[in-house]
Amino acid sequence: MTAVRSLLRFWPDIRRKLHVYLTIIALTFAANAISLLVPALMGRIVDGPIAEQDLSALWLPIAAVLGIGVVEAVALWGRRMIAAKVVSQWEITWRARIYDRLQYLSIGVHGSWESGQLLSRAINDMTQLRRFFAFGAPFIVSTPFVIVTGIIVLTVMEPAFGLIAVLMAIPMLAGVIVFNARYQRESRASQDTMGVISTQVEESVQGIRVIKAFGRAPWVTERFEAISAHLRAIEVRKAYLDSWMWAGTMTLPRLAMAAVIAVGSWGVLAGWTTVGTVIAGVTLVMVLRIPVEMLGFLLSDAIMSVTAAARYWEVMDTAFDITDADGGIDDAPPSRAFTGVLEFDDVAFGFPDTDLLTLRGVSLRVAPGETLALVGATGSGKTALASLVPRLYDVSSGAIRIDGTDIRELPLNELRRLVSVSFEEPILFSATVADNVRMGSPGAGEAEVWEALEIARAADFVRALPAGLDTEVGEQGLSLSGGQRQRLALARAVIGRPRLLVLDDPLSAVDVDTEERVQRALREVLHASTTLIIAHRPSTTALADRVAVLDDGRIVATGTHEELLRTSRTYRDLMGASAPEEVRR
Ligand SMILES: Nc1ncnc2c1ncn2[C@@H]1O[C@H](COP(=O)(O)OP(=O)(O)OP(=O)(O)O)[C@@H](O)[C@H]1O
Repeated sequence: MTAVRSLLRFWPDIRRKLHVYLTIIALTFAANAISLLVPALMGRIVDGPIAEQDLSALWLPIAAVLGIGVVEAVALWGRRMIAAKVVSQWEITWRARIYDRLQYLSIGVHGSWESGQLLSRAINDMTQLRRFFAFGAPFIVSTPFVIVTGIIVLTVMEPAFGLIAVLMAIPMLAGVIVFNARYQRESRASQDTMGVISTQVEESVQGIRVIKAFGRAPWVTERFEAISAHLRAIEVRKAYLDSWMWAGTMTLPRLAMAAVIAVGSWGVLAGWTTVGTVIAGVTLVMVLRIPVEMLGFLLSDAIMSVTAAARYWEVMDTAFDITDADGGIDDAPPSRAFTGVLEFDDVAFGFPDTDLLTLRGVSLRVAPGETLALVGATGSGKTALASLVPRLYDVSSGAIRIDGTDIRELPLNELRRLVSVSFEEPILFSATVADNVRMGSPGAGEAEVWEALEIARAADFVRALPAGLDTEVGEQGLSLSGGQRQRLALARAVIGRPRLLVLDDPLSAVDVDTEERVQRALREVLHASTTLIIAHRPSTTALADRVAVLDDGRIVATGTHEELLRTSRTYRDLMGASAPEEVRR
């Protein structure tokens, strides 16, 4: 029942189009129910014009049969025409909602789901729901009425025939209950496994270079075959259940038909019924066979849709854990002026899926316009620390403040306008160079884009691209080198001259000379921006106003590059690792 509730939760959308949807159901019912009249007409023909050999009385019932056929066809045509528009609108609305929700869920939540699961929910499950609401749902609502109407007509025609139909319905109902429980389990397993398959396809497409370079095609193929075999096993079990259900829904109407023929023939001989009534009864059972047989298919389709709906609501019900202070997320909060003091006050942080603390007792103050370089061994928590500033994650304890205000008190979108970020792994979207850079400051003019590209030392290579700023990059466009992509991502971070700049090793893939030129440009042009930069090379840390050394989640030293070279062994060790490069310079 809880499962069915997930389908009923679409009620507010359905209610808005209720008059249209009721028309769809009424047309479905009409198309199916009207054919129940044909057997009664058949009986009349046998007992009337045929028995009385009066052919002139034949044309009326035959015209009626023809009319019934026309009504049936028109109703089915109308149902489809109306359903297509309404239901495809629901599909895109629900898909848009799930997409929208995904944009607002935190990185922690995204991390806890496989991307393929989200993909299959947004695509396959929504398609399943569209098909169900267009076809399955109107039929599943109208079919029981058609069957009950048929049984009533049969009973009116001949009570003994009605009793036969009712007796057949009992095992049918029992079968449905058993089938329903088992099919639900298999359906969930099947749709979840589709999610895993999506993840594997996505991973292998994204990682195709690694797979090829390491000659690991057989390994990924094997992995894919294993999960496909798992899906196959589930689908086979589903098909077995389907087969039993279908065999049942096909056998029972035939049993009913045999019983009606037997009881009817006896009735004709005993004189309590007529040949026409028996023919009408048999024909009616034959007509009723179609909706009864459809029940099996409708039921499995409904269960898959219930599962799809449950998977949809799981995403939609996931709470936003990183929000504005009032629990919502304001898309357009007002902008205020900040001077840009960034302060970490006894910050501790652990990733959501572990009990371990990645950062402990971190206290730092970065003054407006100051550049603080953060250094530390790999895995020491630098990226974690940087992620806390735009609230990709929230601190576990302590606080981060901007101009004295806890960042959790600032509207999320105001904070993210205030803080610009560039990551080591630069992500470009399938769009032009200009649009990729403008993501950092929507509405920025061409001059601002060029200025940002100049700061990131990307202007020269962008000018050399086939269509300059309008060159398509990202997955569907031109391939850029790692260093080029990093510089575009940096341009995206610096456009609009943000008050606070968080740069997570933004130039790890560019040469030392370019890195130094970018660093100088950042200092000159963005002298008012407070900058936190994760760095590995002495060339970067030497240019920073101050350096903080992170060791196993704690700040162990702060000072200028020269001071730390003198006083911090950890710092010397870290820089020593880069010394050969500096010597080469
Ligand atoms: N999503 C996550 N869940 C749990 N632990 C994580 C997660 N991401 C990172 N970690 C762990 O947190 C620790 C700090 O990671 P972080 O990425 O901050 O290190 P880093 O100093 O930036 O390293 P690097 O210089 O290699 O980029 C590491 O031990 C890492 O394995």
